[in-house]
Amino acid sequence: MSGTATRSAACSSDGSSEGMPGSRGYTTMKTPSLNKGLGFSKVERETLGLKGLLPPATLTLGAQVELTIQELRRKSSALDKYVFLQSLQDVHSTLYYAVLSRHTHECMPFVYTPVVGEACQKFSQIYRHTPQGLYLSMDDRGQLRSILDNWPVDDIRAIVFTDGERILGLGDQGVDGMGIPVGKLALYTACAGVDPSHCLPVTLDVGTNNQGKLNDPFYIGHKRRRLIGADYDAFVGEFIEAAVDKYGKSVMLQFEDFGNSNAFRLLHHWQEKVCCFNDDIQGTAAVALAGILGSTALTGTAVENHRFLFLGAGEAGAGIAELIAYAIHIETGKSVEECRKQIFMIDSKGLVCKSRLHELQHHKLNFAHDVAHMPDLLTAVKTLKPTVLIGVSTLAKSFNQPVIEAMSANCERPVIFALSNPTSKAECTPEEAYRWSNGAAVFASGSPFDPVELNGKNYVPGQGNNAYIFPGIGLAAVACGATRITDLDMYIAAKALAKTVEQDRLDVACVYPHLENIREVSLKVATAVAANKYATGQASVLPQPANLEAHIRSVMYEPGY
Ligand SMILES: NC(=O)C1=CN([C@@H]2O[C@H](COP(=O)(O)OP(=O)(O)OC[C@H]3O[C@@H](n4cnc5c(N)ncnc54)[C@H](OP(=O)(O)O)[C@@H]3O)[C@@H](O)[C@H]2O)C=CC1
Ligand SMILES: CC(=O)C(=O)O
Ligand SMILES: [Mg+2]
Repeated sequence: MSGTATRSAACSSDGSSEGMPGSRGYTTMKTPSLNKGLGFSKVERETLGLKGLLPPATLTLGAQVELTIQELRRKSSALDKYVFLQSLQDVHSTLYYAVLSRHTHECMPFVYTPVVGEACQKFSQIYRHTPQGLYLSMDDRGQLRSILDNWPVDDIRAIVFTDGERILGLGDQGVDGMGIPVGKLALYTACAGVDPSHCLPVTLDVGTNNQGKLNDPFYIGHKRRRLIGADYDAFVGEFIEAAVDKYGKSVMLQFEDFGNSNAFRLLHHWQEKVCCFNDDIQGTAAVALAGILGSTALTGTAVENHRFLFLGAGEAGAGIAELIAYAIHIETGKSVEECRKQIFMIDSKGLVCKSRLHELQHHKLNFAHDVAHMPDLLTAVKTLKPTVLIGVSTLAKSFNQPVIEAMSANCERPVIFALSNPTSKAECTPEEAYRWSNGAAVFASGSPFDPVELNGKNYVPGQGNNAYIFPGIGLAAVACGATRITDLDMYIAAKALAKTVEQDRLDVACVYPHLENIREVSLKVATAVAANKYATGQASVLPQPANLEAHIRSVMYEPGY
């Protein structure tokens, strides 16, 4: 992995692009990873044949970052800010990553949740006319391996791929879901320093069941209903095998925003065979567990002494619940089955319980306890008396005043995580959680919210989002050449993340670290996970570096000229 933006596998070392002799300077400026904008020095302008292609001024990268952030602030709509940043990535990627890395807290909402949700809904209208990743269509079955050769870089180490079926809490966006792998991989680089030239966003176009897209004359995907069954599995399998064949056994594949009727089956099938993980099931589990572990400093209650209630029993819900049960098992030595008994889940049909065994999807079965069925959240909060309430339901406003008040009656400091994305789907706002709990709630949300002042006290809602986890997992995988990603890695990542929460964050009831420190946080997560990869014989970069953290830091990409 390279250390600066000036190296790209797509381009030769003198700055000219492969296959385009005689157009050195112009081609350099037109190659996003080589372009420096006004940052080309006088010598470079002479030697690369850039004279005349630029006005005379030279500007440092820092000055260009400053101008860019000012221009971003002048854009009036959130979608315009998204388009502006994407356009920058298309033409001057070093500047794009420098802006994202230096202004992560400010820019993240415009490359990631919530605005990436709106961008996916309108992706066909704002299509960028430039390749941002690979679109692999079901019509291409049998040819996926050769299509990978069309991407200009061969040395790919991290892939985020989606089939667009469950984009955030917005449902099926078909091929317009491409905004998600593009956004997630931007955070690999901005939040963890994974070299962008080694990253590949992929969207599998297997059709869509979104009638709006099917009716839209400008929809850019295939207008047919979703592929299902054995044909679907074979298509996904062909892609994964093609990727491993081309990029090697340590290429890391991140499943993102698949529908839950496929996500669990695909993960179980592939996680023992290739280096992969499902971010919605596993990355989310790690970030939520980290928040619970971090909350102990505020509540005085250790994870094993909580009772948990989930609204939503899908990928995120089941993933978090299983990892919490595992954490309690490690802390107490009780069997995992026993530990699951203090975790309850509600789905669209009410409480998951034994009397519903016949109708439950497989991922809910472990939490179908022998309790009476309860149709609604408030009854469950009053009856089961949870001390932690986690929303992963996409049901906006479901944590209403009676629910938060009932949570407050159960314990002094209820932990309330409204994790559904984007903002419009959040189960409640931080202001509501703090107000209705008289300032006692320990709150986190999946999408960003502003700080709250209540009765003269400041509260900062943490962003309980897998963005605190997946960049560090990716960095670990790339730095040590991981051959597998396991549930144990997620537990280790959660523990590492929980340790990074600064005291000034806890002082304002926040259980996640400053986003401004995210690169250091990701480094800690990556170091812990990579150590586990070496300990379990699942690292292929050998021998193990004597100082793992220093090694990982040395391979982190720093946008610069
Ligand atoms: N903060 C973060 O880092 C992350 C947040 N998320 C967010 O979590 C949300 C859920 O994602 P995911 O778990 O993958 O989605 P799934 O589709 O897998 O699960 C959604 C769950 O919510 C349940 N649900 C839907 N409507 C209701 C309702 N009216 N009452 C009770 N339960 C309901 C569903 O019930 P049923 O099973 O009966 O259909 C299902 O169990 C999304 O908004 C997503 O953006 C996801 C990953 C990471
Ligand atoms: C954050 C994320 O992965 C999701 O909402 O799906
Ligand atoms: Mg997701």
